[in-house]
Amino acid sequence: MIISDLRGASGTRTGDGRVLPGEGDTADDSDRQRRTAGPETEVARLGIDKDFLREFAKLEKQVQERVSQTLTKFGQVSHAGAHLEKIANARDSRFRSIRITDFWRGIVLAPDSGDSYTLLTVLPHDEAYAWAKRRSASVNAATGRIEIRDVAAVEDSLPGLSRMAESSPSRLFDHVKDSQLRQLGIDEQTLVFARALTDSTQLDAAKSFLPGNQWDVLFGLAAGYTPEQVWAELAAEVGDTGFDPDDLDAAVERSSDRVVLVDGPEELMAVFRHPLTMWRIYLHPVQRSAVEASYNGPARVTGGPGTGKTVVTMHRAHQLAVNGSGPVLMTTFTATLAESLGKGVELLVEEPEVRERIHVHHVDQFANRVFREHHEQPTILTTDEQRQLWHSIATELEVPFSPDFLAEEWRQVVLAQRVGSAEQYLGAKRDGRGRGLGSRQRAQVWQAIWEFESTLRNRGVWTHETICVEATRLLERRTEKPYRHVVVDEAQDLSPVQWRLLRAAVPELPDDVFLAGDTHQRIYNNRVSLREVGIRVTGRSSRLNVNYRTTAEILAWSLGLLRGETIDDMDEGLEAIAGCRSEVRGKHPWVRGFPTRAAELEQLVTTLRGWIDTGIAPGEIGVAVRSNKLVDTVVAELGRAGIPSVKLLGGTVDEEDAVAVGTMHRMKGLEFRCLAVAGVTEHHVPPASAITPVEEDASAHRRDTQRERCLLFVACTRAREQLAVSWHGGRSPFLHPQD
Ligand SMILES: Nc1ncnc2c1ncn2[C@@H]1O[C@H](COP(=O)(O)OP(=O)(O)OP(=O)(O)O)[C@@H](O)[C@H]1O
Repeated sequence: MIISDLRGASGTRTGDGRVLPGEGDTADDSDRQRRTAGPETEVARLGIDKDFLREFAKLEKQVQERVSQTLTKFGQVSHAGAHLEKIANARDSRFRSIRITDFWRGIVLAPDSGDSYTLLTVLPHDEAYAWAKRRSASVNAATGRIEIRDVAAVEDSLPGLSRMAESSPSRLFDHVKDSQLRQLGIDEQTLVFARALTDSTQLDAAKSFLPGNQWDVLFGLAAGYTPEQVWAELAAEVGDTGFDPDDLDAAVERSSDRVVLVDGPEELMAVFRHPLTMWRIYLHPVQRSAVEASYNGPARVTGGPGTGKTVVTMHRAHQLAVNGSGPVLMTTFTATLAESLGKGVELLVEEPEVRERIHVHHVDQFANRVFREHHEQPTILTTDEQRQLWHSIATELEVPFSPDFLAEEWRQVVLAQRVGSAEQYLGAKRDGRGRGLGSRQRAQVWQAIWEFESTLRNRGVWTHETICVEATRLLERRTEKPYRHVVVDEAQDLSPVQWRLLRAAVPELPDDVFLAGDTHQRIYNNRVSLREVGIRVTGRSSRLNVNYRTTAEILAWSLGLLRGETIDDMDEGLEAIAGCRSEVRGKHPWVRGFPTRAAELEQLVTTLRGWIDTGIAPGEIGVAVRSNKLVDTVVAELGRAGIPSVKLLGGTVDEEDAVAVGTMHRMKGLEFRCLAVAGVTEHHVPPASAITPVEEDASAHRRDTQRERCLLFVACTRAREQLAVSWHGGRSPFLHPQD
């Protein structure tokens, strides 16, 4: 997708332009009031610009409260426009100011006629007036949507660009005709500007001041898309043409891409309570089509980090639950991730009867539930107990294989392919297992595995895998499946055994399985071929490319960590991450080594203090490290420095006032405004204990190394605005030598 800001109307309750009811009014009352209202009783309709919502989240609590109060009051009064002040020398005569406090002012777009008002920004008094003097609003000729531009910035930069262009042999848009640009909604001022550009970095720099929709069109053309391709995307979004450039009221109505229209004080408060959860209100067109499509079988969404896969799964579950054809299981790999999915679903789904149709469980929890319907509470062997059992079996049988090798062979070959006999094992595929086994060795391994499974049975004990296998058997016997749909997030980390369980949980019908994942973020050892577990997604896959979380700088640096890795796509092909991009610019990651651990920790404290001093709340900061031991060290160090911190132990963190410190594994599914990834040190990232020695098994060595590299990638892509990466002594081999 090349046009990021043309987010389709979400069809949400906010986009229908209903009036803002007064206190005690019902929406019906106020609808009636509006229809019958003469000029005396006119009630305002309020929109809030999405860019402002991001700013709102950063305002001090007191100012936030005043903004909410002012707007609630504003929406309730008759003649709301009269409560706005004209701005002397405003570039756009339709800009007005509204008093928030003595010091703060809001800038409101107030059309010449009609009663709809859009809050564009809230700033300290002088800055607010300066803001209004630079900008103007217009209606995009192609999309009919509202756009704001910093006219002064366009005018300031044009002479310099024109001078540079004179000595350049070619211009950025030589290949596109004026008429084509106009057809794509480029207006006269932007056209002159575009004609002066000679390279795409100039266009990048103009993102902050050109009208958003027009910048997207230029970005698409500069990226090599033809005008027809750009138009195809635009037209898909527009649906209608022939817009009146002066009808701002109608333009606001069409602009669910940038204006949230609120329905009443409660909705206003809800928007302000979750100002950053824009994903609740609108989706990127590619996200939306994945959510709304009807699939004739299993379907999948892929995409790099922060591209909204989780957001899509939540909307998809909502959509399926609204359709009402049966209960929806929403699931993922770990308890922490399931908990945050549950919270997201709570936030998204307001109708209680729809909410009840969505059950959020992590996959082992679901297996347990099914298991418990037929069995007593199981005794589950810990990882250590399993290792000991493998060890004693290997010793007793005198087989020359390590406990880890045997355990992995059991999981990845025997359980994954449902191997039930020595004969089947002799013929089983062992792709990706590295070390080859002759038939004599296979017989030895099978004997050990048989011994392991018999011991579990005889002792009446279980592992998570055997519970899953048993639950699958129980589900496969049932003609009535417990769910009609299953929606899976972080699909890349589920094992074949878990996939079979989910397959058995729903009947094979349209829209049965929907999964989202990114194999570049696989951080456990599980690999799967979806088709081998009965989930065929071919022809029903879509890919998300726009990253909403991370700045372009952090994303580019993090993608560099994976350069050269070939990674599967879970469907017997390879996954490419090229195309994943962020359109938000920011600081380059700060990457530095230190001679000692003490020096690195001292700098970590300084970095965190620096962030906090610039107004970033401790709860918006995270520290990721590779080991639990280092988590303890960091927490102790922060304690000594007087920086409040909390350990991530599983579950999401709700602590607003403490820096979250956790292992890289625990970072999955979370995001932080500022993130420090510390201890990215040789022999620690990756730790020797996590990597099979190359001489023992070259293929396992490669796989383990890739998994560890992906883990560092996952950690770094949790940062939204700033990323600091550090090490002491030698740097991790995963870092670029130039860092
Ligand atoms: N349409 C959207 N509009 C605004 N923000 C969005 C949109 N979609 C996603 N986001 C935001 O982008 C961030 C990342 O979204 P999400 O966690 O769904 O991505 P993801 O692809 O699942 O990430 P990862 O694979 O890295 O875990 C979140 O903060 C989310 O709110």
